Formats: sequence, structure tokens, C-alpha cells
Amino acid sequence: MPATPRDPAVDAQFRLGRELAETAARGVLGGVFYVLGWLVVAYLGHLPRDRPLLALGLLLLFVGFTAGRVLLARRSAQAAGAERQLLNAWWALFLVTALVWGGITLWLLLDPSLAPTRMAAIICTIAYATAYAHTFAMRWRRAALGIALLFLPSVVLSWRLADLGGVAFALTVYLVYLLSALRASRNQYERQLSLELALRHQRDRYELQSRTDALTGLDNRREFTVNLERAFVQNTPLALLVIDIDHFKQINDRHGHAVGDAVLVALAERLRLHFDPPGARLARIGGEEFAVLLEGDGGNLALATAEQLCRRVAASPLAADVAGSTVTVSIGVGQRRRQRTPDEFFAAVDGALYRAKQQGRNRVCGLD
Ligand SMILES: Nc1nc2c(ncn2[C@@H]2O[C@H](COP(=O)(O)OP(=O)(O)OP(=O)(O)O)[C@@H](O)[C@H]2O)c(=O)[nH]1
Repeated sequence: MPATPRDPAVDAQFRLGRELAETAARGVLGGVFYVLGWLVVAYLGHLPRDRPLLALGLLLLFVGFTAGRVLLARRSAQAAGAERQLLNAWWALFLVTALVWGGITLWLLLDPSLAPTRMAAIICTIAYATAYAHTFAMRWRRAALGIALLFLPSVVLSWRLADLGGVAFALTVYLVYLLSALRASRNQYERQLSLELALRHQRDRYELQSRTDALTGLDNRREFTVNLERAFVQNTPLALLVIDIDHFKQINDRHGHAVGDAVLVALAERLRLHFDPPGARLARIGGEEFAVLLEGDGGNLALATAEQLCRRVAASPLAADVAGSTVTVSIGVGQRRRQRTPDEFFAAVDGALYRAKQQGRNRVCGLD
């Protein structure tokens, strides 16, 4: 059974897509909280009355940031191929918002006339920084920068303002807590993502196994049926070979089951060399029975290709252990013409294989 290839590029793309989806889901509402925070802070500081233009200008700025988030969320939903640029745009918006809010708190703390609104501003700052630590740990360095932009002005200035001494201590302790919470969230995010990737790999592996023949690695009968039905629906030129090893029971009886298996594996390898996947779909559809679906131009050459294969198998031993005895195959082959269903087509080609067996084996029979 072939192993499922683990493609690091596919994993990286999955991580990026997942990160963008989570950033968009968590980020889209955040802008509204800055608008609300600013409304409260401006109201408590009597800014609409004392400095209406500034109050309105900052309100419009936060509304603009929120609109930017909504636009980015829309684009993120159809991001195929532009995930990295969109993530950078999200973070630019987050960090600019944090910078503006940090600047506002700096101003509020420095201006004694705005003392009544300081606590509201600090509480909003704590809330915004907490959101960074718990919901944006996917990029911990950027989140730490966001926390610093929001929080440092409050921490630094509260240490310098005599009336905020107690708050300064609490803010400093909280900042340390936030940074450790950010680290913990980051580890949890990574663990969850790794688990999800492992589950995806497991799902892909089971999915591949359900389509593949365990011994030869070719498609199994179920996959063959799916491909035959699909090719039928697409209505492109289509040919089918059904190949059966002659007297396979004798090979098992004479040389043992393990050698029989080796012959099956060797024939599968011969088929891979003889045909040209993916133009041909190769399957093991029964014990010692194989099928080849040829789509497109290859279908026109089916009879000649089948005869060549038949000759080549008879000419050289399929596996070292049966070198003394000749292994041959019988092949039924046909192009899709009047058959109305995949079952009808398969039955017709299988009938051709039956005739090849009846006529003495080691030969190719086409449709009547
Ligand atoms: N080694 C091995 N043998 C298998 C496997 N699957 C089926 N067989 C054997 O394949 C043999 C098929 O025998 P038959 O159906 O009588 O066909 P045959 O001997 O090839 O005779 P003709 O098809 O008439 O030429 C049986 O002995 C099965 O046990 C397998 O996976 N490995």
C-alpha cells in the first residue's frame, strides 16, 4: 500500500487558510468595541462639548477602521492565493488601531482636564489587550506588539502620576499576566492545529486506502467502477482492457501463495510500464483480474496495445520465482460504441476475455 504523501506545501497552505479564517472571524467584531470604547471615553471626558471636532474625527477614524475590518472579512472569505497579503492587511489594521488607542490613552493621562475619563480609558485598554492575548495568539509576536502599543502608555504614565500609584502596580502585574496568557494561547493554538493536521492526514490515508488495492497499489474495484462511470458520463473516446492471468491457480499450487502474490505485483508493475498513467487508469478488479481504462486518443490504440502487452508478458517471466514456467495473460478489449451503460460495456469486454480463455488463452479478443 503506497503511503499517503505528506506535502509540506499543502500543510502550510492549510495552516495559512485556517489562520486567515480565524483572524477574520475574531477580528471583524473588534472594531465595534473601539467605537463603543471611544464613545464612552469621549462622553465621560465631555469631549463632544469641549472639543467636538476632535471627538467626531476620532469617532470617524474608529468607524473607518471597523469598515476596513468588514471589507477585509469579505475578501478573506474568497482569499484563494492571497492569504498572506490579507493576513498582513489584517495585522496592519489591528496594529494601527492599537497605536491610535495607545496614543489616545497617553493624551488622556497627560491632560489633567481629562482626569474623569482616565479609568474608562484604562479599562477599555485592559479589555482590548486581553482580547489580543486570548484570541490572536496565532501570531504571537504581532499580538505582543499590539499589547505593548495598547498597554505601555497606561503602564508607564500611571507609574509617573502620583494619584495612579495603585493602578500602576495592578497594570504592571496584569501586563505580565497577559504576556504569559499569550504564550499559553499560542501553545494551545499550535497543539490544536497539529491535531487537526494529524486528523486530516489520517483521513487522507484512509481515503486512499479505500480506493487502492493493498497488494499492488493499483486502483481497487470500487475505484475502477467510479472511474468507468465518470468516463462514461464524460462521453470521451473510451476503451477498456480486462486482463486475466492464465492458470493462476496452478502458479499458486506449484510455487505457493507468496509467489502467486509476487506474480500479481509484477504484472501490476508491467502494466504501469506498458501504459502511461494518468492517461490510463489501472486497477486490480479481482483475484488475478486487472482492468485498464484508456481515455481520449489512447482508446483508439487499445487493440494494438493489448496485443503488444500479451506478447511481452509471455516473452519474459513476470517474477524471478516462476522463471522456469511461462506466465501468460488473456485479454478482452473493446472500445465504447453502442453500449448504453458502464455495466453493459464492462460485460461486453468481459465477454471478450471469456472468448480469449475459450480459444486457448494467451491471446487478445476484441468485441464482436
Ligand atoms: N496468490 C494469490 N492468489 C489469489 C489471490 N486472489 C485470488 N487468488 C487465486 O487465484 C486463483 C484463480 O483461479 P481460477 O479462477 O481457477 O483461475 P485460473 O487458475 O487463473 O484459470 P483461468 O483463469 O481459467 O486461466 C485461485 O486459486 C485463487 O485462490 C491473491 O490475492 N493472491
